[in-house]
Amino acid sequence: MSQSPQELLTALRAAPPLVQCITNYVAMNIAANVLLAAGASPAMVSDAEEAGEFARIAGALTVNIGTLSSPFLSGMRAAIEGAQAAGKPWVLDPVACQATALRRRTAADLVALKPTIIRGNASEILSLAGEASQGQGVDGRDSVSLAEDAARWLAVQTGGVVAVTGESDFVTDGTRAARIAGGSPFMPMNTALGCSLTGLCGAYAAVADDPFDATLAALAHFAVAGRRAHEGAQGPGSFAPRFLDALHAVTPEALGAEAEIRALESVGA
Ligand SMILES: Nc1ncnc2c1ncn2[C@@H]1O[C@H](COP(=O)(O)OP(=O)(O)OP(=O)(O)O)[C@@H](O)[C@H]1O
Ligand SMILES: Cc1ncsc1CCO
Ligand SMILES: [Mg+2]
Repeated sequence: MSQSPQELLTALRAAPPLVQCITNYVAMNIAANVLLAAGASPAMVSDAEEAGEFARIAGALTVNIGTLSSPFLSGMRAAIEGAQAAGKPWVLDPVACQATALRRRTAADLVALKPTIIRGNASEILSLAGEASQGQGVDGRDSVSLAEDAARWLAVQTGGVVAVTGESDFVTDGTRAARIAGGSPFMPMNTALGCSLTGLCGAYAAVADDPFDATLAALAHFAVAGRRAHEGAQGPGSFAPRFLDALHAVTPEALGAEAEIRALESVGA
């Protein structure tokens, strides 16, 4: 039985999950505030000496290569090992993985560890699947529709869920797929909202039975809050506080009513 975004937000707010976020320096504060506003409990714990131990007690782990360095990478590996040993879900955000040899290699190594969920922009997902990418650094420059086949392929390779975000979002586990509409054009003008969404995917994965349902709920929560925050915003600056307020104000019932999720035909069903 699948769990709806409404049910999952109810569960999240009833028992805020502890989410270990190994994320970049740009995202640390923003992502923590996004998770708190949505109803989760973030902790930015990344050093290899404690990251594996922490992953065992957290509800989920998220790993983001935005400001990649050797210490970060050691922490990621320790944390992933801890999460897997404890049977906890983990989410990969392959920031700018098309940009340099180090990022391509690191992202491929992390994908080989079979993340429960991968969340990236279209340029990143295309690159992970070995296809040409127009990404410019951390910014996506490809359309989500162009990356849908790459996402399906990647989901089959990993046995996990892949989410491609942009003007409208796409989620697949290789069999099921859905598109999520909403959000705001001010979102890509606010740095690290994608990184924050990766954290929220972890929060929902911690409370959900199925990571596909968790990903849909996280993306729908962002899409609904983004659309609400857009009303009355004058630009990216005034959008930002409205977005945090909206993440907090959205009730499970409103999420159920306002989410625009369109299920696509299952492949091979
Ligand atoms: N043009 C747009 N219109 C509406 N929503 C958008 C648009 N672009 C992005 N979003 C939303 O913004 C959020 C972040 O997605 P995005 O694809 O920008 O992540 P990203 O490129 O990884 O960001 P970052 O690396 O800066 O964290 C998602 O919820 C997505 O749906
Ligand atoms: C701007 C930026 N640079 C490295 S990570 C990051 C945050 C958005 O991905
Ligand atoms: Mg990103």
